[in-house]
Amino acid sequence: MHGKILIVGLGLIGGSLALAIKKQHPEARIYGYDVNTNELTTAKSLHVIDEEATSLREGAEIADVIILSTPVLQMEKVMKQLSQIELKNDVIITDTGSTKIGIMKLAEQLWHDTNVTFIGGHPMAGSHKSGVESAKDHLFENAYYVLTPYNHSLTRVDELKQWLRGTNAKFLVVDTEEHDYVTGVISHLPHIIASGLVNLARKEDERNPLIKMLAAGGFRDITRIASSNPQMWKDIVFHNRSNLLRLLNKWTEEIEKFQQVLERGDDLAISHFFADAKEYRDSLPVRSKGAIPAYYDLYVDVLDVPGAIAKVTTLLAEHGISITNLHIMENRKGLLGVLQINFSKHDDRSKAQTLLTYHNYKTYETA
Ligand SMILES: NC(=O)C1=CN([C@@H]2O[C@H](COP(=O)(O)OP(=O)(O)OC[C@H]3O[C@@H](n4cnc5c(N)ncnc54)[C@H](O)[C@@H]3O)[C@@H](O)[C@H]2O)C=CC1
Ligand SMILES: O=C(O)C(=O)Cc1ccc(O)cc1
Repeated sequence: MHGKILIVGLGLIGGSLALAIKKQHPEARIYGYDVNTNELTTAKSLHVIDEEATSLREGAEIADVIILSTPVLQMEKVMKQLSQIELKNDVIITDTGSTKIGIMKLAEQLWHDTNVTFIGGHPMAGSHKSGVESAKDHLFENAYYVLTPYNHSLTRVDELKQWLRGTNAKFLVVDTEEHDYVTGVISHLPHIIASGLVNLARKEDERNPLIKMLAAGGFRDITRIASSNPQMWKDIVFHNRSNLLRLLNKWTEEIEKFQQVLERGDDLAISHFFADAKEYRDSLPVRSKGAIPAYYDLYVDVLDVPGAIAKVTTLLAEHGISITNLHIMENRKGLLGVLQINFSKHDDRSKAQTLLTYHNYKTYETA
């Protein structure tokens, strides 16, 4: 498709969308604007965008599609600025914000009864990393991509989907209220709980340095998302405050109920607590991405000798298998160490396991 796309906010999400659009529509021209000029220069030098816009106005005036991918409170500021700019007659504006009610209300106020089409969006995949250096064209592959159009913008939804086809995401039209409640349950509340757990460990650590030494394995797994961008999450919880207050009440009830059964020493109720959670968690789809995407781990025994880890990573690189992270779990001199390798795709982990087993490495899917 021919046209000019402006991405406002060239971080992880804006950069990944730019790459996915360019892959599918090489003839499109991608412009970027970011208040952080370093991010913009990096985006240009990494060929994530074709052109840098020196101001929002410069990029917005000529754009056929405008994609807003700043933190959500900044999004409102940018939308108000855009409403003061003369945009193209048939422009489509969309956003990538993790919350939808506030953004859609403002869009309605600014652009109802105008020629501007606003379609809310939320690609429900990402990472705890931020910034354009972490952008990937396949970030949203197989993930749900929620769209929240108004009735009057429904006619342009297909056009927007065509522009976003290179994401290979699964588009889903959802009501804004429902979106914010559901993402509150499965994404925003878990981020608060993960950060709460880490803050608890941090306080305990002041009294007991063993905490930090031993906080590995499961603790790292369930708190990965606490390493996300604090500014972005401040904005998200602020926007979804009323749902989160309701959900925090429910969470407190859940924990208090557990506290009571523990106080009573009710072993049957304690077993039920864990069994109910296991049953539901085991029933969740494993192959599709949700708001908190899966990372696939492979554990590999390596000898604790110089060059042993490089041998494994070189082997994977030679076979075009991408890894997202590495972690050495145990490192005792002269003994086997366990290397934890993180993959973003299930398929990459399977290929790595086959390859490494062929080369006589012992591998495990769980630690
Ligand atoms: N990180 C994630 O996993 C996901 C994030 N989102 C949403 O996407 C949006 C972007 O998130 P990320 O890309 O992760 O953030 P990021 O921090 O990587 O990038 C945001 C960019 O916006 C720029 N920016 C801030 N204020 C601006 C303004 N007024 N004008 C122009 N640029 C401005 C920043 O300089 C930064 O480069 C957020 O609204 C977030 O809620 C949605 C899905 C997943
Ligand atoms: O780090 C993770 O796994 C995330 O939780 C990514 C994420 C962040 C914000 C969203 O709105 C959707 C997905």
